[in-house]
Amino acid sequence: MEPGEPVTECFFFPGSKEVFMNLRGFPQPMVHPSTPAFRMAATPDKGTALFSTRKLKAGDHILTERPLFVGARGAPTQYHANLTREQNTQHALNTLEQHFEVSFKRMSTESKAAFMALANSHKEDGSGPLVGVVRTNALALDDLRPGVKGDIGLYSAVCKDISRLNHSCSPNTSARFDMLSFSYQLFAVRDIAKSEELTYQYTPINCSAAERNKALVPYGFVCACTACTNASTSDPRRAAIEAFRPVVTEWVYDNALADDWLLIKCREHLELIMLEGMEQMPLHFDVVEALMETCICLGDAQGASEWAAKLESFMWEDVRADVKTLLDPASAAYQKHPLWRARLDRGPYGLHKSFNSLAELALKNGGALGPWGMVFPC
Ligand SMILES: C[S@@+](CC[C@H](N)C(=O)[O-])C[C@H]1O[C@@H](n2cnc3c(N)ncnc32)[C@H](O)[C@@H]1O
Repeated sequence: MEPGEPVTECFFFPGSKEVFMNLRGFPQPMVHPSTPAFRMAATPDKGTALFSTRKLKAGDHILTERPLFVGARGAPTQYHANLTREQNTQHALNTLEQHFEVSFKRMSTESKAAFMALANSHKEDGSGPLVGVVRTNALALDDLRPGVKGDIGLYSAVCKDISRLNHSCSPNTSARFDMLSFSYQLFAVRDIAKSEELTYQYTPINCSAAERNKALVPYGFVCACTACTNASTSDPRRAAIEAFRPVVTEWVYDNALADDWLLIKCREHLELIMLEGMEQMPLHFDVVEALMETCICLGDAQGASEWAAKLESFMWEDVRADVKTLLDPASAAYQKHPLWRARLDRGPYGLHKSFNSLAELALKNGGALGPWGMVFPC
């Protein structure tokens, strides 16, 4: 850690600390954006919020922050058969509060003040003051699971600045946790105007406005974003977005589908995702990746390289190294790509060249072609 870098107080289960401590290269210094791109200010109706201080492009780095606190989402507590469900829940909340108190006591005076200055929408539900702040402000941190199943390794991270982001069902930012520097990096997921409010997604947004607002009840507000106020337009669009998953290999060997079928479907989908402001969804990445791969299947290196460049701007996702090799349309990586010209080179059975000769052989020997070009014995 660099001298003077912020410290995170953690409440971990055994094994979680080793997940990052044993990473090659840990720890790395935090990487900050070249120019700070946010400011904190009060709003008339949503408490404190973050705003952009300059025009941002999709993928621009807004801020880097190490959490004030990371705590397990639940502490192991004994279930008492002689207590009611409510009493057992209260017991679990009290136990968690006691665990969090240990970490809180270790925080610096500044960190304690920043933590306690955060909003708390859980004052009336039996949560203690620390658990209340965590439940209102936490970002999910699920990558510290020490190879176990269940809830162990699911964590909540509370930040001084990122936790000030208000919710939107069409959020314009997304955060990525960098394990090596133990910090969150916040990115713009689409172009953002100067002084526009920066927003984040608290709950799943690929569902109806009614479902989203049910999930937001614990935060103590009713969402008034455009998608919620125009639910009759937005809900069917979000349902259509959810209904489609691009599977390149299904299209590539299916002779019944036109050569441009997947390109058209993905472009329509991309438009819907942008109309709904759902750019931070992993599906957005999947659709752009499918567009890149569709171009590769069609032998269009120029088109593929343009989609590869778009994928590169998805800073909030883990962009695979092979995408970088596809940025140059003249790159040799194209000819070596397993999908290169796959759609053009498929034969009469909807299979790739090499498999077509196998199919011929199988048919000659009395086999039949199954629905996806697999050869099944009769
Ligand atoms: C994580 S905090 C966000 C920062 C908070 N506004 C503050 O003043 O510190 C979550 C709380 O902010 C408020 N909030 C967040 N998004 C909101 C929204 N879209 N509309 C109204 N209130 C919102 C709610 O009170 C919620 O419990």
